[in-house]
Amino acid sequence: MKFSANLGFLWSDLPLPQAIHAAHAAGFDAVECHWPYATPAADTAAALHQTGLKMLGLNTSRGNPGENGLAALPNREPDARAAIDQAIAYARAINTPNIHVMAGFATGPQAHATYLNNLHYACTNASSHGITILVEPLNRHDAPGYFLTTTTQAAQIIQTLAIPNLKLMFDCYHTARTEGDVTHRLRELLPIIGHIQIASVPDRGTPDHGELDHAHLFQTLKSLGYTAPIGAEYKPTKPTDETLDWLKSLRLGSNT
Ligand SMILES: O=C(O)[C@H](O)C(=O)CO
Ligand SMILES: [Mg+2]
Repeated sequence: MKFSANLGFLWSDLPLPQAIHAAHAAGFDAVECHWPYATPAADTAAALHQTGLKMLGLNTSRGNPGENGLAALPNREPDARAAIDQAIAYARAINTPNIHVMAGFATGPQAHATYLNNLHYACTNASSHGITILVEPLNRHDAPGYFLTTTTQAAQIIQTLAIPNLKLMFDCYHTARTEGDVTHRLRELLPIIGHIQIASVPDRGTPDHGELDHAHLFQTLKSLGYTAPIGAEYKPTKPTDETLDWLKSLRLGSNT
């Protein structure tokens, strides 16, 4: 399997360019991040160039303090679209193929309609740059009140919009905490999946313990012919370099 270091959590104590170098030194195949905007895109691009790593994805801005994205917030279209424009510009500058458009805290039919309109805007503006828009359901324990909560809801939205560059970010951690049935859902949703992320369940630690059997998960992905890097999006409880036994044992050729 190939793995992408999510620099929103891994080496998050380092400036982004240094975190990219750290991920490279640790043997990751790619990187991804959450919100890179405080770092000039040229600095991020230089680190990617020096290491040869690709930044697979980034997120739209969360908005004001206390917000968690803007795309489903009625009456906030100008802010949501500015965040989308900002993400596309940054992604273009560092050659990133995926943007996770964050929905925000909202509920109800007006939020649903707003979300669809903003996703349509994002997909239209991203497509000519070869960028895919991702939607990611977040679990109700970590993000209570978030608009997008299940893969079922996300799949319905993707089906309704039917735009080729709109895909699902399948975060196994969130899915396990909200819906369960992870490998079954992966099989079913594979055609609309744009990226996969992992962490242990329920503590969101390294992907080598807890309720989710990662050996079985990797075996399933292998059998499905999934070869893209999987996002390691876990929360290190000590310096990231000291949390990589899971990666080293996989690299030594254990059962994946
Ligand atoms: O928290 C997550 O799982 C995300 O992938 C994210 O992008 C930030 O909320
Ligand atoms: Mg995630």
